[in-house]
Amino acid sequence: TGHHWGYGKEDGPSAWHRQYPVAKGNRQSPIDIIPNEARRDSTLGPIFLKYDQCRSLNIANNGHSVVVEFDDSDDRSVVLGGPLDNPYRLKQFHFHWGGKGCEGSEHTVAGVGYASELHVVHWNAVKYKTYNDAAAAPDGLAVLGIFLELGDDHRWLHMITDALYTVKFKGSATDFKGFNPKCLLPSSLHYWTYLGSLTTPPLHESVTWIVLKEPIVVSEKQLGMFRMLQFNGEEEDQRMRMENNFRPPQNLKERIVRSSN
Ligand SMILES: COc1ccc(/C(C)=C/C(=O)O)cc1
Ligand SMILES: [Zn+2]
Repeated sequence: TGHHWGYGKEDGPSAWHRQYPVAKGNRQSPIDIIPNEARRDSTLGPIFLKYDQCRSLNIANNGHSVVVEFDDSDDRSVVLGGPLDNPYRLKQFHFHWGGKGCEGSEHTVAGVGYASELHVVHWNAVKYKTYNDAAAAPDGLAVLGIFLELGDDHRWLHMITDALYTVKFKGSATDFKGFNPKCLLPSSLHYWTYLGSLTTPPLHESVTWIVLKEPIVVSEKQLGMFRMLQFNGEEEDQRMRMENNFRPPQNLKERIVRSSN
């Protein structure tokens, strides 16, 4: 129904504000993170990722990215600590990437982008009854951002890329059991944190961002597999390769970025 948002010239990030005026809000994401201007905060403790009991359910193409969803019916897998007042439940993860050889991350560091960015989305089930309620609340979501840089093959990413052919078109989904996202984490959990938003419509200002400083390394071949995905559904005439599905950095406004020790 009606005109949907995308990443093209007419329906891309610069046009989103028409249907989603919060796009010009005071806590929008992503941002450019300037390490020298981040405030080292000794009250910021480490984050803990309790993923050992996580239950992945499926992998899907939602027309904007490829998403792996988890069973969030209990507190089996959560993120806690750091800037968070309580545990947040693991809900899904997805990626953003560029075109061949181009940058595709959403956050940038001192003006420099990475090849891709992984977002691991968690929600505050202590304070909110449902994920949708949490997604619209100022302390509803905690999203872990992990940069992907190009280099050698990532030893475990093939578990995702091997499944991409099954979700080539928008609206496709297949079973995806037994995947634990801890295999996609870098060795250090040092992070920057700030208050921001979803980076896709509805752009709710509901995210406590936790962006890891250390990128993971994936190969151009592996990242290239993501570009086999398509924005369009199987029945649509217009074939559009899924790439450059990232929002550029937004105004920091009156915010500060804090740094873990
Ligand atoms: C309508 O409910 C929504 C909840 C979450 C999201 C996310 C997680 C968006 C994003 O990743 O930027 C979207 C819609
Ligand atoms: Zn994202």
